[in-house]
Amino acid sequence: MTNIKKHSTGSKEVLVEVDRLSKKFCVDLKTSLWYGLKDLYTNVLGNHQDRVLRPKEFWAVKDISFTLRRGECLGLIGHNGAGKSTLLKILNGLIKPDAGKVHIRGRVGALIELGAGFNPILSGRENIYNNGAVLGFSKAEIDAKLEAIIDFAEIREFIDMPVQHYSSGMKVRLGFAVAAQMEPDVLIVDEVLAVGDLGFILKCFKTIDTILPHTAVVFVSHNMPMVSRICNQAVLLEKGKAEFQGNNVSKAIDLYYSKFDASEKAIVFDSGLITLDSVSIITDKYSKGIPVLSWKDDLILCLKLTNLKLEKVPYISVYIYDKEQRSAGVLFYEFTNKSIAKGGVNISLIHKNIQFSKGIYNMTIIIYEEFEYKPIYRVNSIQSFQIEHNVESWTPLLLDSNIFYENN
Ligand SMILES: Nc1ncnc2c1ncn2[C@@H]1O[C@H](COP(=O)(O)OP(=O)(O)OP(=O)(O)O)[C@@H](O)[C@H]1O
Repeated sequence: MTNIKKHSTGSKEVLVEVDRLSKKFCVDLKTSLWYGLKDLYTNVLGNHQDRVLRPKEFWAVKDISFTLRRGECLGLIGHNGAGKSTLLKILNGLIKPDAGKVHIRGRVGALIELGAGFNPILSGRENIYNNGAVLGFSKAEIDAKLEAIIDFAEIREFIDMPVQHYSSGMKVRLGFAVAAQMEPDVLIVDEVLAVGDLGFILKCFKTIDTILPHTAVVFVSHNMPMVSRICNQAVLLEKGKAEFQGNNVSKAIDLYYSKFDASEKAIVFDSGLITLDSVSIITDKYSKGIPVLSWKDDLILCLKLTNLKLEKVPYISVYIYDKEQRSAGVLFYEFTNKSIAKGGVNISLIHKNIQFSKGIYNMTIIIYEEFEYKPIYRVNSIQSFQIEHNVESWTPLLLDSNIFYENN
């Protein structure tokens, strides 16, 4: 790995080059140590068989290549164990790849593991000096940055306390403050950022926005809105391999979401006063059993309620969630005729011109005896539906905008 001092040859210089990077691990420690010894011996003899998997080995990262320029932010996404942190650790020089090359130009600021890079028995202040020195700053340069780092981390009262006594959030605050305030050319940020509170996360995004024009950022997260917010390219990792990579971040996010199934129906509360017999969405199009609507279609939800043992007609709320389990909307229904036929009732809830963005949504239905009070029945993920649109978007709504005023 090359790590040279900051130089600028224009705003779009390549700062990170990763070429067919691979890293294998072994599932058990004893075998791993044995292979390590064997590898030492064969390496001395100059005989490399790095790309071959031996029993109990697996590829944590396999043939990953990308190029990142100044001003670009790459999002690394994928489910737990996909290889994201391993890739970051290789980029940061913490572990050696088994195959492939990493070429990094400039100063690297990294926030990889909670507390990584900090000496736990030294104070926050001493660690700032240590980290600054590792990044190649002189004492005078660190002196000049110290106040900004402490202010950014908002841990002034605790700056002389040993880092081992910091809370998780305080460690992340200090780690990000050092990584971001030391003018890195390449900033590597792992999921640990999420440990910070919302105020700090918002501050980090503002900082990333500010330094991004001069920096190449590699960002790992499970939080897709965050990825979408700052990344202009993405790699979706699956068992160490790039399943998707490119500038279409929304597409990468869509593929990531498609790996999770939030559609498992669960009755979480049933008082026995009502039975929700059937739920359906009116459409003539289905994909893998899920009703499909086009953007701006009418959403027509039909419910059949039976076994009514209530004095009055209940209230019904239908909560619609996106793949991120963010609430995308609520449909309310209140019967106008309060007297109910004991046998049952069919109702249709209609939402016209649905403007949800492309993706899969699911519904949770709660039936109340009184308005949003005394729930008598609740079923989660009772009905999924898919919205079709040619625009990839991670936001729940894709609003139609009509031109109100046009000035030529
Ligand atoms: N030092 C190690 N020795 C053996 N296996 C390891 C080691 N480090 C990581 N692994 C394995 O490599 C695979 C990739 O792990 P990695 O931490 O890179 O995943 P990740 O995508 O960052 O996951 P998460 O989203 O949970 O943080 C996992 O199967 C993990 O168990």
